Amino acid sequence: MGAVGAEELVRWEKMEEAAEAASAPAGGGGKVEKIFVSVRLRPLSEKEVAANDSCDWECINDTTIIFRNSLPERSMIPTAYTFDRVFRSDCTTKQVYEEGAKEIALSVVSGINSTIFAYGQTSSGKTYTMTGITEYTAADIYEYIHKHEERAFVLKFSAIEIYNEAVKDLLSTDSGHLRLLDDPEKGTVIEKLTEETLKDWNHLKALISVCEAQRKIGETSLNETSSRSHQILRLTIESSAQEFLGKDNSSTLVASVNFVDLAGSERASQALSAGARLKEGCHINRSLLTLGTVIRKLSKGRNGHVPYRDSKLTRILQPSLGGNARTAIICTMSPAISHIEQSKNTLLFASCAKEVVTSAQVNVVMSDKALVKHLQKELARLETELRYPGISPSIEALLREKDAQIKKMESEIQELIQQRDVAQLRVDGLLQVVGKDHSSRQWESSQTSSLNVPYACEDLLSMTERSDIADCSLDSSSTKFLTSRSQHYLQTQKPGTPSPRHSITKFEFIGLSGNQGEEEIDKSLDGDFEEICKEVCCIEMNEACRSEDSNSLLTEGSNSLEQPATISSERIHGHHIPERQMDLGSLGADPVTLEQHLQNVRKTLVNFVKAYPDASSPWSSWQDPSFRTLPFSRSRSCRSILVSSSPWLQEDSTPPNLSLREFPGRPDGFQKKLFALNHGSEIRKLSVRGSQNSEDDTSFSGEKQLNPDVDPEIETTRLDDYREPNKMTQVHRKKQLIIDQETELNVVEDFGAESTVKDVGLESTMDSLQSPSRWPQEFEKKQQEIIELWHDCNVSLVHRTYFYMLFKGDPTDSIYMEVELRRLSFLRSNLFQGNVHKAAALDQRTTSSQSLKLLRRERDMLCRQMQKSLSAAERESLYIKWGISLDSKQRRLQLVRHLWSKTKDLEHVRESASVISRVIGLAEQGQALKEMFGLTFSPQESNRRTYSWKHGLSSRK
Ligand SMILES: Nc1ncnc2c1ncn2[C@@H]1O[C@H](COP(=O)(O)OP(=O)(O)OP(=O)(O)O)[C@@H](O)[C@H]1O
Repeated sequence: MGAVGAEELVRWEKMEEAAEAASAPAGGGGKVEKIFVSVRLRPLSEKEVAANDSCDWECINDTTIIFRNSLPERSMIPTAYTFDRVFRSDCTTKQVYEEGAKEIALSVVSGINSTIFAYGQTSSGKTYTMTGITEYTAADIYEYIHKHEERAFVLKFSAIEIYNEAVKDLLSTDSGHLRLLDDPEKGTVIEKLTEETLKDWNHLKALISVCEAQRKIGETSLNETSSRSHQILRLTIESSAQEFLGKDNSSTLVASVNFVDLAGSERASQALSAGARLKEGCHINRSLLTLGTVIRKLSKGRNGHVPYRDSKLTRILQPSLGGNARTAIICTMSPAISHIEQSKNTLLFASCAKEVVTSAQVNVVMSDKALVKHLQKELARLETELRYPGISPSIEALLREKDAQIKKMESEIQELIQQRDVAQLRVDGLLQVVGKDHSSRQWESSQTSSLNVPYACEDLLSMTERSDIADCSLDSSSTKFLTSRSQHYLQTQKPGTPSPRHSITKFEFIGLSGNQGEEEIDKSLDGDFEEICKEVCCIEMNEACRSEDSNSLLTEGSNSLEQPATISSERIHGHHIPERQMDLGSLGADPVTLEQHLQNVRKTLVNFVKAYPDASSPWSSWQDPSFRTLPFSRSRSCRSILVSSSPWLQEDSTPPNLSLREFPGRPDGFQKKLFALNHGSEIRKLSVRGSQNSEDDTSFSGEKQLNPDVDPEIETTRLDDYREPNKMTQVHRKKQLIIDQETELNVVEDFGAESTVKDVGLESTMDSLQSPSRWPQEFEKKQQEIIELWHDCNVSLVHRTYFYMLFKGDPTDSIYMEVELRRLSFLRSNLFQGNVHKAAALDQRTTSSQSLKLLRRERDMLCRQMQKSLSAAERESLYIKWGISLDSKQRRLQLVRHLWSKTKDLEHVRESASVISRVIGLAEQGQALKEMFGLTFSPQESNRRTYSWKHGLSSRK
């Protein structure tokens, strides 16, 4: 027995630290290594020497042993055998231990199982070797324990022998045999095996002595004290850090070292065994044969069946044979030539054994809590490995981050697509409404005559207005412009109104446009519109000088006082011909040139109209990428109802609008907006009277019906007329007569309104304006229709609320209600009733299911907002009012689901709108007006992302 060196102890410490760091429970990946195989050659025994046996084996170095046959006939080729270590006959057991077993044996203190075998023929020195190895190991273990007081160790000892294929407990006096059991976790266990907890080294020595005494020993011819059984001494070591003892997070290293002293193989003839010895020898040889088979199979890899269960020896030693243990085999052999065959067999066994691989691992027993924690951690690690095989944790974290970013971007893309689709859907619906108008524009523009040039410009204004009608997102400047135009014309219609300087200015502008070459005129429509807008801006700016101009005009045009007071197209023409001629003259344009200019202007106008449907409509503008990039200056709901159809309504592309926005005295409210809309008729009136060609057939027929005395000649009036004073005077008189009649009959305005309304397909709305007595019934009817359409089309609840709160029956609401009605009808007929082809043609992606999904999402958001907006008491009050049990789950969601669910019940609708307006903080109609329909004229934020959730909701229809 010897002490462990300092160097070894350091290595043990490192091993232990590694074991603790690994903290890997059994079953994890272990250290894979081959069985350490050494050969020990004993000296010739006295008997062998006496028998004059020769020693033909020679250890030529520490790893190779060769057989030199001393017999002449066999001395041809020496056979060499190489192993991990070979020990000459003069080597001490201590040396064998140190170099052939110690490292492996002492792995046990690091929580690693180990096994030391002694294999060899009978009387080769197995017991001699293993007795020493066991003592040295035990001594070193106790030495280690003594040096590691920071850890608490518990040593247990057990011992068995396998005699005649029966397992016997060497620490028990009971002579009964022990059963082998299969444990799913531990493998083969020996039932009722005595396991003594060692008190100290002396205790172990005493127990070992008991085992020696208990072991079956028999005398053979080869060995007086031949071991007739396989003996396995097991020393189990449990160790824990002192500081964690008894704590939840403590862990314990548990491992065993087995000292296996096999019975020696023997030839019956050599051992001269008979009777009991012969029987023992048979069992010994059989079990050793199985061991050899197992080793041989294992040495060839783990393919196929390994017959561990063929013997109790291999069954018990299974973990040590290619399992969770470090294993060393010391093959002992007699140098005597008389045992040459047995010695070769031993070396053959050793050769196979050195190829066997084991996978030893640190065995840690954890406390329950520590185990749970560890398993959770391990589970997470395994899940990650499954998800990202072969990816390091840092890359994994990066991937997660990227995944999150991708999800976020996908969500944003989805939202944008939805917004786009909804907007397109609404535009298309409105297109149905205004399509007729655009068609008529095409026609009338193509028919615009030279004399009608000023009125063609008026037509443009009217078109702008219709765009305005069709688009609540029209900014304030446009509205102001239209309104001011309307007001201006109204003023100029009054008797004694100063000369319409604006018309002249406008005419000058048209003339200037006409000076442009054909190519310039046919340039992009945006350019034309910009020029027009500049002209409009010029008009507006001239407003400031109107009084001054008026004075001068009053003086200059005293003749005007002699003309009929009402400003009509003919009056304008007639009255201002000299002035216009003067203006044109100042441009150096003779009548022929002017005619050419006017033709050019007509082309411009035709081109403009061509930009509208059918071939390329405002819809196409919408689809233009540059158009799509334009920021919406109004709420999304506003877009849902009314969509811009005129390129010059785009703020980004129409600087004049910005100028117009600065114009003083602009209208700043919804009523003024409607005023402009309603009095678009005034603009149209001028257009109609001045440019019959600019009206569609229906309009004309209407005028003709209203004015049966209209001279058809008016329709053929051309600039040439002005070159013929007599004819011009005649025409003028006739037209003036008509104007007078119109004034007297007060039908001009009605007609204008009617024509405008017809253009946008809103005849019925104007009926309501002109027939207030019928409007209340009409309103209720439309309101009911809209409510049901909202329901059918899964329209946003917030949108419904805004709309409901905004339009309460004022006659001016009729236009908006008509637009909403038609839009929803279109939605339902084309997208919600299976018009797949239409939807596909429009690249519409909003389906009924999608709108339902959006509606559900809106309800969820309302739910959340309700939590924020309403106090608990308010919510309770609502639950009671809406018949929702205060004990029920998801009360808020229940409430939101109730909202707007009964389309026929107007009281329900009113209360639904009331609840939602409270939830979203809609204080008054004005706010709804501003936020929902974008009719506020205050500067709008351009950043769409600044919209609150309310705006977002309102867009989801
Ligand atoms: N290396 C050695 N040096 C000196 N004597 C030895 C050596 N090896 C064995 N012996 C002696 O050889 C004899 C047989 O040894 P041992 O009993 O250990 O053999 P064995 O292999 O265990 O035999 P068996 O299988 O029959 O039990 C013993 O008397 C022992 O003292």
